[in-house]
Amino acid sequence: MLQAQQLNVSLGRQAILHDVSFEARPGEVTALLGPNGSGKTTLLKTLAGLLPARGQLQWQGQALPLQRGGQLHAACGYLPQDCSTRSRLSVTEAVLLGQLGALGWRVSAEQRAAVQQQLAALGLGALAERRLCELSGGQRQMVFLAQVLLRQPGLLLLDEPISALDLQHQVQVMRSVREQTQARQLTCVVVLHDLNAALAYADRVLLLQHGRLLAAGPARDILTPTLLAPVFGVAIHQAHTASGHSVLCPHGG
Ligand SMILES: Nc1ncnc2c1ncn2[C@@H]1O[C@H](COP(=O)(O)OP(=O)(O)OP(=O)(O)O)[C@@H](O)[C@H]1O
Repeated sequence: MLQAQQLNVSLGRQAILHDVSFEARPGEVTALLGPNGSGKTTLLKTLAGLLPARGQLQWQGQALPLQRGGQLHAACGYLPQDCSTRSRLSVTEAVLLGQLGALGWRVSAEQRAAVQQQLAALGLGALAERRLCELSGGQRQMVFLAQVLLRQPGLLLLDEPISALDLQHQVQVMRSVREQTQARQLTCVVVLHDLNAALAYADRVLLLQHGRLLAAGPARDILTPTLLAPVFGVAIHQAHTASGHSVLCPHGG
């Protein structure tokens, strides 16, 4: 379990996060939502250990250092929003780096199979021999996600993993994240802009506005027109599909 208490973050002279407190549980996908500039990336980087903060952060009951920032916490697999690179590594080589601690001069058949399996789960099998620098931005981010997942971190922090993806890959990525979160009892916090993806794949939701946590709780309780409309500044309508699923759409859309 990840427990954040009274997190406060300033960047330059600007206070960005104000007294953010919440819990994220193992086996659950926690979606972090909010308008542009509300502080989602800042919060995720703080949880990862990359930004200095005031407050308290505990992972599995142990305090994580917050004051300095700059170094990724060991338990954590972090996928940034921007995965640009000039690396000429192949996709397979890049994903294998997820097993860096176990890699020797020879790569075992099991290690190769694990890479192939991870790539297949994200619909990336056909890219295995391509070079990272020759991929699209969305493809590259998925390759880094495969690398992060292969590490099997206890704490998975993903910054907008589906914003640049087509519909098929959005589904594959979110399904895979959810399946692996449940199967390995990972604690997963994922920044999303798509409210319906949160509705479909998140167990819990954190809603940020102007650097403050406005609401936190089960996805179906938070993802309501009443709570969301004032935060995003548009009227939102909730509809139900023939199969009984709930969808959120801008009013009149
Ligand atoms: N290095 C920085 N120095 C000063 N202010 C910053 C810095 N980085 C971000 N900010 C400010 O912090 C606020 C939160 O930014 P952040 O990137 O966390 O928002 P976000 O919710 O992830 O936005 P988006 O949805 O657009 O990615 C914004 O007002 C932004 O301008």
